[in-house]
Amino acid sequence: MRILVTGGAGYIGSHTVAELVDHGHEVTVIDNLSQGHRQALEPFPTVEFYQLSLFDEEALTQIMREKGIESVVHFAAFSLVGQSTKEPLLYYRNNVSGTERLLSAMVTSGVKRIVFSSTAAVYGDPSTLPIPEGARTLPTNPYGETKLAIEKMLRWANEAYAIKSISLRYFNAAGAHTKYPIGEDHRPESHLIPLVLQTALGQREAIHIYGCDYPTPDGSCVRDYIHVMDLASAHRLALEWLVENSGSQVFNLGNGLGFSVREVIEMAERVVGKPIPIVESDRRWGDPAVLVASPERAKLTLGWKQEYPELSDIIRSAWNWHSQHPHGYEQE
Ligand SMILES: NC(=O)c1ccc[n+]([C@@H]2O[C@H](COP(=O)([O-])OP(=O)(O)OC[C@H]3O[C@@H](n4cnc5c(N)ncnc54)[C@H](O)[C@@H]3O)[C@@H](O)[C@H]2O)c1
Ligand SMILES: O=c1ccn([C@@H]2O[C@H](COP(=O)(O)OP(=O)(O)O[C@H]3O[C@H](CO)[C@@H](O)[C@H](O)[C@H]3O)[C@@H](O)[C@H]2O)c(=O)[nH]1
Repeated sequence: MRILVTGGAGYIGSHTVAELVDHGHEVTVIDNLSQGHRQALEPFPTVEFYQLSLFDEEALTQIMREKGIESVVHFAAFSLVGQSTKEPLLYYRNNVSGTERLLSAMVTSGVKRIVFSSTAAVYGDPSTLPIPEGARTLPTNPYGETKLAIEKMLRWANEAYAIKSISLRYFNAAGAHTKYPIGEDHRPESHLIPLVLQTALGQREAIHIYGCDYPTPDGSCVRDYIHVMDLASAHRLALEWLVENSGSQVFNLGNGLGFSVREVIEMAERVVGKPIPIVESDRRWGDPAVLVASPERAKLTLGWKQEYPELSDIIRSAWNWHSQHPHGYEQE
């Protein structure tokens, strides 16, 4: 299949590019490198890269036509929850308006399939656990609102233009590739596992535990960590499913298992073989106590199966990346 990946130089995007290339697909990437890294695509010489924004609708249309693009995988977005509460319009512009441009280019060039990066943040404080796709969606921050707005835009694009879509609601993406030298390098980094491992490397004095008084067994927040390579395989399966099926679908992607912040730190200590200093801090605004997915729909419908469900394997793969690339992509 000829596939356009937006945001393919980013963390989850580059791992998905690896999965698609390994399965014989022809991949074109557009990324404005506002966050991503050109080096993340170096292991994939067959991939064509364009440094381009979602807002360049004309260039997008031209690429889709010239390359004969059949499907789009759409990662390009801003995704810092905290920043989104301070600069909501920036998030509406980049995420919602940017997606409108992408969809308009698809309409003009006749591309009929899209897989979209949604998020567990669309649920807000969950009404049931584990969370099924049919649960109430009530985001607690502008980031989640923009992703929910895009899911709705995709439903209408299906009705009006017969653009078929799958929105994948990821829980906590983590880990790094086990074959290619690619991994997580967000700047600034806000995610728990890379911050814990940077602390283990001595780059940070301590890892702050945001909130120790949550109604959870050890008082810290519980999350569902999913290996980035398992996310990547779900995208490939979603693309394949859309060839045979129609409509606008939504799937959770998580392991269905929760780990507390303290449990993640303890597991990281075991993986790296040394203690990691902690500081007990105040809650981070907007964090729900527990987020755990019910991933059954993706398993039953797409035939998705995780290859790396164990937290120890997820953290070990991340540790391999961080210890071998202590400055991320910067040194390469
Ligand atoms: N990391 C997670 O745990 C997580 C969880 C749920 C959902 N998501 C979603 O998954 C997607 C990928 O996340 P990630 O962690 O890989 O983020 P990332 O920042 O590493 O990747 C996003 C990429 O999009 C590019 N980009 C942003 N705006 C663009 C624009 N206007 N035009 C072109 N390129 C643009 C960035 O340069 C970056 O390379 C995002 O949409 C994010 O919201 C991530
Ligand atoms: O230094 C830190 C960083 C994080 N945490 C906690 O660790 C947990 C995980 O945090 P983080 O890695 O920042 O992920 P989330 O805030 O859970 O958000 C991720 O997962 C969401 C879906 O679950 C996605 O919507 C987001 O895009 C993605 O960043 C949370 O309870 C945080 O409070 C700490 O205690 N200390």
